[in-house]
Amino acid sequence: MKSPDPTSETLQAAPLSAVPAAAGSSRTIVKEYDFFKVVQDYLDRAARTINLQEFVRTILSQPKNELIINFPVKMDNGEVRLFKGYRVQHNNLLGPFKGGVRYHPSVTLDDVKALAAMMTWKCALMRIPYGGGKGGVKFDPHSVSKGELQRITRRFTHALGENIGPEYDIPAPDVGTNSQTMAWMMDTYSNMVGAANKQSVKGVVTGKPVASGGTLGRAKATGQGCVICLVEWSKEKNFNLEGSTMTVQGFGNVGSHLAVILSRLGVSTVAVGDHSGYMVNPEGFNAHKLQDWVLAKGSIAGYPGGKPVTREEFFKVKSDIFAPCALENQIGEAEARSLDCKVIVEGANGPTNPAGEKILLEKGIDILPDVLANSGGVTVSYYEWVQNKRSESWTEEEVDAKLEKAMTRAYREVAEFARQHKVDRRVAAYGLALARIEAVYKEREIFP
Ligand SMILES: NC(=O)C1=CN([C@@H]2O[C@H](COP(=O)(O)OP(=O)(O)OC[C@H]3O[C@@H](n4cnc5c(N)ncnc54)[C@H](OP(=O)(O)O)[C@@H]3O)[C@@H](O)[C@H]2O)C=CC1
Ligand SMILES: O=C(O)CCC(=O)C(=O)O
Repeated sequence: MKSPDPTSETLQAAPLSAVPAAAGSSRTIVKEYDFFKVVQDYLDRAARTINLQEFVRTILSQPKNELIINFPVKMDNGEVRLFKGYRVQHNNLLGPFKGGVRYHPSVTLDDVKALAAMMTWKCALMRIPYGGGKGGVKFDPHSVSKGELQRITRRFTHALGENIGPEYDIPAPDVGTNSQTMAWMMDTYSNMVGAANKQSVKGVVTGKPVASGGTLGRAKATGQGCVICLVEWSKEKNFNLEGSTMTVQGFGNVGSHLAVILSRLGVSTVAVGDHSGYMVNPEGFNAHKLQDWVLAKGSIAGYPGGKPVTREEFFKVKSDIFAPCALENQIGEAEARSLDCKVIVEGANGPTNPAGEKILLEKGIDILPDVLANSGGVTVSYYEWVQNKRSESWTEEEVDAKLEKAMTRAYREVAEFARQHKVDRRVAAYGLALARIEAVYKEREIFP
């Protein structure tokens, strides 16, 4: 593991200057939110709930490794720019570090630490043999050409070198990255490390295109996992999903698949938003067409089927389900007061801040927390990795059936834990995950 440069967090990555952040636009980068502290606080709350042994809490309170890399890339205009990349490896007690790679202008080391820790809880909760990790590069992927994007990805992968690997740390897509990014990462890693054995190292990343060793069902898996949770929630609450309405913030991988799959269950999406703006359609958007539009145009901007609204108006739209599927810290006090819904399904990681959460719970709005609701992605990533190891190709039906079983079990375990311990579902999800991790630390008697 290369040692992190403790000073480099204060250095501005060169591309930041090229990130156009129009005043007041959703891309304006203001960092006041201590996401990692929030995750640490939830860890402490859950630790108290289950009486977690202090040495386990201590180990889990910080990541095992934090890697910061400044790497140069030649841009289309011939200029060489320095990019700042991160890989945080939180814990690998249960298996290799696992988690996505984010490309976004707001990425910071602390955010990546928070996201990496959440991967540890998520994998333990889902009973998949992985620990937690996360990566990111601080730049706006919308602001570079496809060729530049490829060079940034290959340079970053090269710089990561043997800090990733199919039995050590396995990246996957997150915000701003996708299956194409994973194909480039796999190819670069294979050329670098696999070259000695003259073979492709497919298992070094998941979320690959299917033809390059990806699995059927991964692209939609995170949205689908949210849907499975909502179906369970609707049974628990005797709520009829058919004919109900949803508001979605973020119409990328997670949000768009969630809307498309829910539309098949009769749920209509009445409000959507992404970095380009927000729009409503009381009759319901055609989720398929909107997904195709975003894939072709890069955002919801200009989609003919909706009326533009402000962000404030968007959060006031009355709908049964609110699905934050963009970034962390989107639902604070003001948003929580505005929201008029029955349930929040957290497709995104950390979308609700603690002040917002307090208000939502007081208002009686159910929250299906991120580490449960969006764990379908990493669960199907695990299925992809198993298929790569065994040189198998499972059908989409097999993948879907396994995911449904795993998510349903996790949903019910979280609900039961929350009832038994009289805690909210987020603390319950953390508590279950921590108890599983603690059991292994105890069995291994690491401090005899
Ligand atoms: N991909 C996966 O499998 C998993 C993802 N997640 C989480 O889900 C969330 C979304 O990830 P994913 O769908 O993969 O990412 P994508 O990049 O595919 O989509 C992100 C969406 O959020 C929008 N967005 C970004 N910034 C803002 C903003 N400031 N305000 C409003 N909308 C914004 C994006 O708009 P635009 O594209 O126009 O910038 C885009 O619509 C993240 O929190 C991620 O960590 C969790 C588990 C797995
Ligand atoms: O599929 C994966 O391995 C990681 C998904 C991810 O980054 C997440 O769940 O936040």
